[in-house]
Amino acid sequence: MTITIRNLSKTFGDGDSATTVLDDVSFSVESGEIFAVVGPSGAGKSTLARCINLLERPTSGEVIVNGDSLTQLTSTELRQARRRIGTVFQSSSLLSRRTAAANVALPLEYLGATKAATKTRVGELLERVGLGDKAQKYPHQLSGGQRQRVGIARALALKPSVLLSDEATSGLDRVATESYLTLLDTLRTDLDLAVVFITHEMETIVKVADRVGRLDHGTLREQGDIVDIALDAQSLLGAQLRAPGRATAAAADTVAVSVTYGSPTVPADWLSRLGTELSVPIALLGANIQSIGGVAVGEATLGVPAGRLPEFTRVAKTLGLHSQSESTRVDDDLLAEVPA
Ligand SMILES: Nc1ncnc2c1ncn2[C@@H]1O[C@H](COP(=O)(O)OP(=O)(O)OP(=O)(O)O)[C@@H](O)[C@H]1O
Repeated sequence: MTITIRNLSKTFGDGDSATTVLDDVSFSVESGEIFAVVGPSGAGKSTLARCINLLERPTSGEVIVNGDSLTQLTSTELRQARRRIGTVFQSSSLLSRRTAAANVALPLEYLGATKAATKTRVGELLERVGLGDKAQKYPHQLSGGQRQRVGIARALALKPSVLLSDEATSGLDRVATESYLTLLDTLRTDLDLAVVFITHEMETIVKVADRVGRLDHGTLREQGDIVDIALDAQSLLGAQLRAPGRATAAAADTVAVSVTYGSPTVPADWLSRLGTELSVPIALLGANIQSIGGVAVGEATLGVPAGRLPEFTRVAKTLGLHSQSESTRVDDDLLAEVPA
């Protein structure tokens, strides 16, 4: 276990003006693993990030890295211990008057590393993030994606065991986001990093996260393996991960039915199998099928002839699909009443 957040709470102010922004948040991230914390604006993500890297003192609870509780340390000890957590901030916050190399060198300079050692290490780090040729460029001469890569190099300068990515892809375009995520994925394996990936962008977590937690008004409401959550028809976070968009309307004599992948073994040709087995035309009204952790997950909205709904539900279940019509709930509970 590399980082454990245990019963972490944060309240700003006191008395009548007290606001609890984080309430009893707990999770752990192993080395080599990416844990995503996702939540809407105001959920407490920035506060959580600042409590994890101890820029902010939690009101209660612990941040434990490699078995040591950082929240128990004195300010002097904390300065040392903070090195174990590298942070990539939103839009990187590089110093504009320093070159890429000088920005990456900053933590090493604070540490009192020699000039020669700093130069070697900075060279290695910029190579590692694919910016070996940009060492002498200033932030304004780099793209947003390149600045974030400099941010990663700087976060890794002191060889942390935990990397905290705080809304690091906000404001990046699709290509830059993709390359940031690919780099993160490579680095966590190569450097055996425990990664805490904080974001409001659902589409980024499906690409890199192993496990995910949903932060809602300061509380971590659900957390677990991303594939398990994406396959869970009852999970709110699962529904957000599968988000199919707005479906087209069902024809007059059909019922709109939402089907959700509920098993890792749903066959790719399930739609044609359903049509063949029931000998009825099934309309596809909307769908989002994607690969999460190598498993096909998703939701689709289908138009099913009204009288065939119970049969449809039974066959869908044999294929690993949960189904639910717009007006009636026809998943597992009701299925018990459908004759096989
Ligand atoms: N220093 C503070 N004093 C009082 N309240 C605060 C303080 N910092 C944050 N908050 C409140 O805590 C809540 C969560 O804020 P936070 O910035 O952590 O959320 P967030 O999920 O990161 O949102 P966003 O994505 O919009 O930044 C907000 O209601 C905010 O007003």
